[in-house]
Amino acid sequence: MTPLELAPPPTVDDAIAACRTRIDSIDADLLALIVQRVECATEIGRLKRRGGLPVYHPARESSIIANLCARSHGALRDDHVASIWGALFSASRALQGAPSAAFLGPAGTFTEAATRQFFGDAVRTDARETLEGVFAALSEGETEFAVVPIENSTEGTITRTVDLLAQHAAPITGEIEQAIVHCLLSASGSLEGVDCVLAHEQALAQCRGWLDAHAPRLRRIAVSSNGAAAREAAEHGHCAAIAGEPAALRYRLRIVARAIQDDPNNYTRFLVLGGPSPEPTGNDRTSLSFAPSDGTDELAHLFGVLAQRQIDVLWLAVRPARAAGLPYRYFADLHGHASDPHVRAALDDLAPTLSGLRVLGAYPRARLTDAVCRSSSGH
Ligand SMILES: O=C(O)C(=O)C[C@]1(C(=O)O)C=C[C@@H](O)C=C1
Repeated sequence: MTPLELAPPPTVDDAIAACRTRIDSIDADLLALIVQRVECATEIGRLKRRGGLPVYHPARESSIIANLCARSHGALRDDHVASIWGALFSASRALQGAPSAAFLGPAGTFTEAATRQFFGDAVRTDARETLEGVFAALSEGETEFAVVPIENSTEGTITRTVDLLAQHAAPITGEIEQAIVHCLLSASGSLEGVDCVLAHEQALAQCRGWLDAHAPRLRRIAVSSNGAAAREAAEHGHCAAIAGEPAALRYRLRIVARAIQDDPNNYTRFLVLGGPSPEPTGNDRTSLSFAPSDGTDELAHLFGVLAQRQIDVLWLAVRPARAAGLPYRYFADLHGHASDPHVRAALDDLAPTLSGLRVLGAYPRARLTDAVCRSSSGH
């Protein structure tokens, strides 16, 4: 082509292709900005939950749209601005509405089932490998809520949870009770070629009698959770696992024996940590911790005050205080809400005399419903 020859004008197709290339690039920029916007809205959602504020803020949405319409100087129709930003608000609200909850994972643990029971299936679950990891996720603001097991009807208090409650300032805002039906699972559905059984130490203890009677030759190996046990058994055919049916489905294991827990009424209570403090419901629990420096007198005073006000103690745990001069830290759940007048009065009586008194939370009591009893949901 000589310098005098002009390039042919672009065809319509070429011009559209060029505009589309530009749109693709603008969309990529918009997406990056929308992702940033969504992150801000998610953070606002966390703050709202902490402050007990509603997700939907219509006045704020109207003011954003009015500002944008004014700024677009007619380049975009007002109803288009409203519908485009309406879609963004709806995405924000959907994200804010689904709370996030950390639990002792991996997927398939009884704690996950308890989390879904409490928050519903829309919950954004965050599986952590250890209880320490669950507490850390909450205290570092990586999750709004956490669900941890606190006691089992066969094996008693989960002491690691209690120690972590003492270390972290995580507010207790709810509880869940779940019937625990343990199954023995293996890849083949039988114990042929199987030489060991993996489970959380609590599950091994809850099934001790059954294992002694029916599978005494299996080596018992404690792992971090029943979900982890099922995951390992799926990878190693010589291992069986103790876990619930959801874990069997999740890791494609087969059930060798169902309901192998020694107590048919085996259940676990879980705590919900994080979020705003619930209002009194008339059937609540208040969780306290204290570390008496003068053990006998302070304890006598505590029980005297509770008896006088007719407040039942629902649960009591004692752990080493791990502090110089303080041998033990006590944890007690009282029947009633910290803001009920008789509980408030008891706490006011106790505060000056009970060393290190802390209210860990006041929240509605869980009820082990029939539906829950039928479910196969532990750790
Ligand atoms: O500003 C808030 O309160 C938000 O939650 C953010 C946002 C938004 O996406 O801009 C989302 C939902 C509310 O209804 C209002 C606005």
